[in-house]
Amino acid sequence: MAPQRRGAPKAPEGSGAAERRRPSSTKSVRAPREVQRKWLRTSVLGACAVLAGLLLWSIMGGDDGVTEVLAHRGEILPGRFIEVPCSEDYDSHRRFEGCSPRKCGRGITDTVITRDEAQRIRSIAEKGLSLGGSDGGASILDLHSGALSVGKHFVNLYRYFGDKIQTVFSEEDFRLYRDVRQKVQLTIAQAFGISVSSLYLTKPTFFSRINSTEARTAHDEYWHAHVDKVTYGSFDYTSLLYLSDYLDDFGGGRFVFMEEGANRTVEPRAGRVSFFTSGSENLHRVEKVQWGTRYAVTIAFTCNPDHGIADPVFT
Ligand SMILES: O=C(O)CCC(=O)C(=O)O
Ligand SMILES: [Fe+2]
Repeated sequence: MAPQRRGAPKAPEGSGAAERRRPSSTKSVRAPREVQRKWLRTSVLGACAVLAGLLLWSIMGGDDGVTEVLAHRGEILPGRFIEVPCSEDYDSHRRFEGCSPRKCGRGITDTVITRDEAQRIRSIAEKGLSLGGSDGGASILDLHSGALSVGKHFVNLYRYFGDKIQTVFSEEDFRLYRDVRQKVQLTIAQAFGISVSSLYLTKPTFFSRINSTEARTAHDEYWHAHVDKVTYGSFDYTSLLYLSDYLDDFGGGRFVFMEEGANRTVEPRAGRVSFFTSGSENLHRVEKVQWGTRYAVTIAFTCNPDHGIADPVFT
């Protein structure tokens, strides 16, 4: 009937009102369902893409920028060496040709020190550090100088305990330390193409024990980015022997080489030796330990015989 048709106002094409007014048309029912399905599919795919992106971002190190793992906790590396251009840091120090870095870089090996040796070295650290320990999260024990963290300070272990120290450490402990030092020294010399006899052990050389307790003094703040040659002066080659396992014994606490646009991490693993030239080509930091206890020993070498020290001895 014409008057009725005339009386019905025409809704604009595609509007909700128009859709609602076409219930009897099968074509018009199918169209919004298809649109809905398409939207659903697009939304699910979109959500998946966002999730995958987030996952990738967190794996790559989140807001730290791109992170590459140089040494995974699970792999056993016979040796990995990455050469990097030397910084100019060595120019402001006396040069010792055939030793002072001309070739710079970083290396990691899991086959120079055995897990058993790492375990035995760790028990030296445990014994010594059980005599003291920092109130904050980072304690050190320096077998050479005798420095031991106690509370908010350091004591000289040898002076404090006198002869009793012989009931704590054994001759075997010091022998083991020396053997490990020698093997690490040889590894560094080979990697950098220098003579093993041109390297001298230098100070400080120390065990570290880190947990997640809040820092109490600046000495507990181990996580700051630094350059060893600046921090310690005499270092030319730094080595770290890890004595516990990332994610088994502690969380956080990965070692990070910091570079523009990319961070490179070393995941600690008992027996893993990480070594590198000590200048600013190897700016680094340690992530905060989130749980558990992380043990390591820092053993460094200098090319300057005047800065050399003897191995710690049992007296
Ligand atoms: O324990 C580590 O992984 C690094 C320690 C360190 O950077 C240092 O002793 O200078
Ligand atoms: Fe360092």
